[in-house]
Formats: sequence, structure tokens, C-alpha cells
Amino acid sequence: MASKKELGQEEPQRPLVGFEKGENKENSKTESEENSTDGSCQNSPRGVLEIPTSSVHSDSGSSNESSSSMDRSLSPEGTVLECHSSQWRNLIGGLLQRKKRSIMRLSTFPPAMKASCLEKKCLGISQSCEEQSKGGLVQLEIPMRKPCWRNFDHQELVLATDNFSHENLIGKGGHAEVYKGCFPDGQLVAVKRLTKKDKEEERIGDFLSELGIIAHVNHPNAAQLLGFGVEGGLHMVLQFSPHGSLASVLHGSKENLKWKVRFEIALGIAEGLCYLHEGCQRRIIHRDIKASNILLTEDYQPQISDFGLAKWLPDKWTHHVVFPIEGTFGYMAPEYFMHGVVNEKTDVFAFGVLLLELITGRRAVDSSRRSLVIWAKPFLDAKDFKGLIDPSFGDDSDSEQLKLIISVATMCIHHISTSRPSMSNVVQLLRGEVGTQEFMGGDSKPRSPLLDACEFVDYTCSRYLSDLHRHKQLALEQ
Ligand SMILES: Nc1ncnc2c1ncn2[C@@H]1O[C@H](COP(=O)(O)OP(=O)(O)OP(=O)(O)O)[C@@H](O)[C@H]1O
Repeated sequence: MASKKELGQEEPQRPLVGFEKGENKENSKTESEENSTDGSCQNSPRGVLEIPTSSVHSDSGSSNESSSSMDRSLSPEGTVLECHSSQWRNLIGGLLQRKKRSIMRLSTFPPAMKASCLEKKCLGISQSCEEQSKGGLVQLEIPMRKPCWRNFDHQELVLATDNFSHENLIGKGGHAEVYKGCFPDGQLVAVKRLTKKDKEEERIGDFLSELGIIAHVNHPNAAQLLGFGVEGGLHMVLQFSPHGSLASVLHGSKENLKWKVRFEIALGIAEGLCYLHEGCQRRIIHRDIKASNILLTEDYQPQISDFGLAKWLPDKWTHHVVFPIEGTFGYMAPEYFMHGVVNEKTDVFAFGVLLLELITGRRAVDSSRRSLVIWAKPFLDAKDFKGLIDPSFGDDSDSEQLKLIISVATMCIHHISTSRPSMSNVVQLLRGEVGTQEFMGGDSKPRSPLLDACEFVDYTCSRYLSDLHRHKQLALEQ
């Protein structure tokens, strides 16, 4: 994974390049997989999820038309894809034709979503999810958007972005360039053009995987996909976020984000993550939660974006082991950078680092390559909140909310993953539905021997900090 840089600002935190390069991007074998008796849990947690599309782009490229029947397409490998759009089927078919081997990397897709769920989504019916969690129920009232996609032809994207001009380049990551675009009807969009030059099958696999996940996700706190384009390169067309990323607002602009806005942003990200982990059809682990992957809408609503590393996990799996380890230094949980262990708690840790960024105004890794977690730990341990908070707050902050968010951040960056709260716990805590005293930490979910091995009680905080130092050297000095 190459280094990611937002334009117009220095981005010292570098995504970690895999320690070793290998053909297989990940090791999907887990104890839970081995023990699983349920066939539905044998799928690899990488694949294109079901696409709840409800309309297709007409050939003329000017209008959307409703699709009444659901297409059910079967890939040559026996993979079932359910979608409403023959355009989607054609996209997959076309891409897979281009490079048949890429199918191997997408060899298993999750079982098809129930038609009733798809219909509900496509009708735009509000979904109410009751999440059973430790300490109570979290009511997630999710106003569902009616997903509506288009397959854009290259000329439309060229026109919208002024031929992908430098002036319209708004972001650059390891895998993509993002351009601001404007369609003839005045709609502003962000066109993400994949730039990764590696093996074509891998690129197509990554593109389909990200597209499948982002299309599956339907929540106000997640980036909204408008469509895709496959001519002249692989493109995703997303709703434009006028304030750019949280990183650019927090660290790259002169404008100070008021405390109230920061708190709302924290709550919005927590709700978005809670939805990904517990509220949507599939259990999705984002794996790259960081300030530059949080986009801000006109009214500063946070939207989780960049699902390039996201994984879905079958319900019965306690975790997943990935190799090589990809992500961004400064946000990685110890069990992930030490052992490649991925589950919801990896995202919870990264969310804790994001909270620290909001509280302190500091980057996850500063210009002298010091990790924010390492910097903040002594202040958190000594409960020295004055030394911790962004000096620009002045009297603007709410001290109760600050205390609350500092406590939540402390819980989220706990070095033992099972001692971190779940995202539904976090939402409850931030909403004030449960007190931090009531929340004792930890969870009662079944544990795997591997997780236990990573989390011996003698894995102390100081050992974790020295591991973090060692990891920093490996990550930043190669
Ligand atoms: N919808 C959008 N509206 C406005 N700006 C956006 C939008 N999408 C992306 N950007 C900008 O482009 C940057 C890079 O986007 P993104 O993280 O999706 O690229 P990437 O290449 O996939 O990154 P990575 O290297 O993490 O895989 C973002 O940090 C943000 O500044």
C-alpha cells in the first residue's frame, strides 16, 4: 500500500506496507472457521456483497429507469449474485471476462440477501434495528435511502471533471485519485479513479470488493455511492463532500472546529461504525478508520468512506487473520499489527485514536513520527485533562462532554481488545444512555484460543507501548 496524501497538506502518518509481499493477500483460516459446522460461515470474508440497486442507467445515459424484476446471476464458479440491475451483472461479467483469474480472488460471495430485505431497502423503508448489546439495547433508527445507481460512460466523467484536470484533483490515496466533478444538472460529485498499477486481476478484485461493500452499505454516516464507470479505467462516483475529509478540516485548515461540532462528529462516526458492525445485513469491519477516511457533508455530518480494506465477517467467526498487514500506522490495534487479527475491536481501537484527534487537535502520528496514543497515555493515566485538550477550545468546550469522550477514548484504545467496548456500547455511552461507571468494559462473546494468546493478562500496557515503538520503527523506517 503506497503512501496516502491529501492534497494541500502534509500527511506524516504513512499507511503500513505489508511486512512481506505474498501472492495471497490474506490468511482467512481462523479457529472459528475450522470449527464451524454451518456452511454459510465457510465463505471467505472478502467478496462482493449483494447490491441493493433499484434502478439502472438507460443506454442514452440521461435517465434512470426502474427495474421491476430481480436478476439472479451465477458466476462461472457458482457464485450467486443477487441484484436488480442487469448493468451490475454486465459490469461483473465484463470485468471477469477481462481477467478470468480475478474470479479466483473473488471466489466466494456471501449467501444471497433475502429478497424481502432487498425490497425493503429499495422501497426506502426505514429500518429499525434493535441491537442487543452488553448493558442494554441500542435503537438504531436508520432512515434508508433509496439506492439508485448509474453506470457512467467515460465521456460523462471526462466532461464532469474537465478531463480529470489537475484543478479538480481533490484527494490522492495509495490506490486512487479523487476528482471533483459537476454534471450538467449541477450535481456535484467525487469521481474516484483507481490508479493502482499492479496486477490487473488484483486491481479488479479490489475494485469489485470495495464497490460491493460501499453499495451494500446504506446509512447517513457512510459515503454514498452514485454509480461507477469501467471505461478508460475503473471509477467510482460518489456524493461530493464539500468540506473534504475530517483530516483536512482538523489539521489542514485555519478554521477551528467548535467543540459541539466535534462531539457531533464523534457520535456520527460511532453510529456509522455501529451500523457497519451490527446494523447492516453483513458484519463489516472497515479496517482503515482514520481522519482522512471520514468525509464531512455540508452540515458537518461525518461519513465513513474508503472501503478499500473493508472485510465482511461471517457471524460465527470470532475474528479473521489477515496477511500482509495493511492499514495506517497510528490507528492500528496491537493485536492487528502483532498478529494480523481483525474483528470489530480493531475498528474500535482506531475510533479511539480518532477521538483523541478530536480532543487534542493532534494528528495520529505527529511530524516527529510520534504516535498520538503514546503521547496521550501519560495524560490519560494521570487524568490530566488540561494537558490533553486542544488549546484552541478556550471556554468553548462542555467539560462534562469532554470528560465523557476522554473516558470513551481511553476504553477504546485499551491494549486488550476484549476490554474495549463494542461500538453499540460506545453509542450508548456517548448518548448518555449508560454511564461510564455502569460500563465495566470487556465483553462476554466467545473467545478463540488465538485471541486469548494475544491477550494474556501479562500483556501489559508498557509491553504494548514498547511493541508500538518497535512496530513504528518497522513501519516508518523501511
Ligand atoms: N466523496 C468525496 N468528497 C470529497 N472529497 C473526497 C471524497 N472522496 C474522497 N475524497 C478525498 O480524497 C481523499 C482520498 O480518497 P480515498 O481515501 O477514498 O482514496 P484511496 O486511494 O482509496 O485511499 P487509500 O490509500 O486509503 O486506499 C480523501 O481523503 C478525501 O480528501
